[in-house]
Amino acid sequence: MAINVHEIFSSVQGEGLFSGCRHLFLRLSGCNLRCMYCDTRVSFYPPAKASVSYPGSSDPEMVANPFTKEKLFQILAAMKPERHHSLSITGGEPLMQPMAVMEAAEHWQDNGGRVLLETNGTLLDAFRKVSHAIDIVSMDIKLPPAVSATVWRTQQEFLATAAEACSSVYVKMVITPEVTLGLLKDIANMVAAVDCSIPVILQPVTSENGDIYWHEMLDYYQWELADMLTEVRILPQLHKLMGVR
Ligand SMILES: Nc1nc2[nH]cc(C(=O)O)c2c(=O)[nH]1
Ligand code: SF4
Ligand SMILES: [Mg+2]
Repeated sequence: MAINVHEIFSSVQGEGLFSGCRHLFLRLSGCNLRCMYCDTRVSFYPPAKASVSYPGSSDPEMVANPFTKEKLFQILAAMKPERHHSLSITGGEPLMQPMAVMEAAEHWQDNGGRVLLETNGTLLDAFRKVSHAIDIVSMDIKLPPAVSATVWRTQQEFLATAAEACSSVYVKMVITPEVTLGLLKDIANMVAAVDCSIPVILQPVTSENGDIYWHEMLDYYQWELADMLTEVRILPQLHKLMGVR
């Protein structure tokens, strides 16, 4: 089986409910969307060689794509699952390569680790193939024009499937200047129809140099959404503030 990897590195989780925990990031290549604010466009296509950074070593190992399953397993085993809160499988959109997600996740769990999937929640059939090996789902809800409103129906079903199959599920939304209260309420209603206790994280878009876009209405949006959802958090991207990967 061919696995296209963009990079593997250990860092502080900078997004979502587990911000601040040490995660091993497995960034797979490929994405089915093209969001305007995407900060990982480089992961759309596989590089000839992926960089693999071992904690404590300043020199990344450059590994040719595609990876074999055996090579990936060898790297994961060397990364010390016991020292990480989770393996974060990200992208791009990791579910573009469901078999790669499944192999990595099962292997990490067999070694005693937890697995977090960062996903845009649009590839439901692929998710069904791997959900048994995922502990935590972090689902991004994209706004039009990145996705049309019909995609939200798929995302709602995705969320319901994840809530049933996985021990923890949360939703993230990147807050750009275009975001309105009407749009956020539509999304809050969509999430609440699955389960109003699913945490929703409003993530102000943060530039690589750590500049945070503080939407002037963000505080009010959180107040309003509390009418529909029990847990709405505002969290900027911690890794960018810290200046780490
Ligand atoms: N530190 C750190 N945390 C992250 N959480 C989600 C990330 C992503 O790119 O999906 C990411 C990332 O790229 N770096
Ligand atoms: S889904 Fe994620 S990786 Fe894909 S284009 Fe959107 S932000 Fe970028
Ligand atoms: Mg990122």
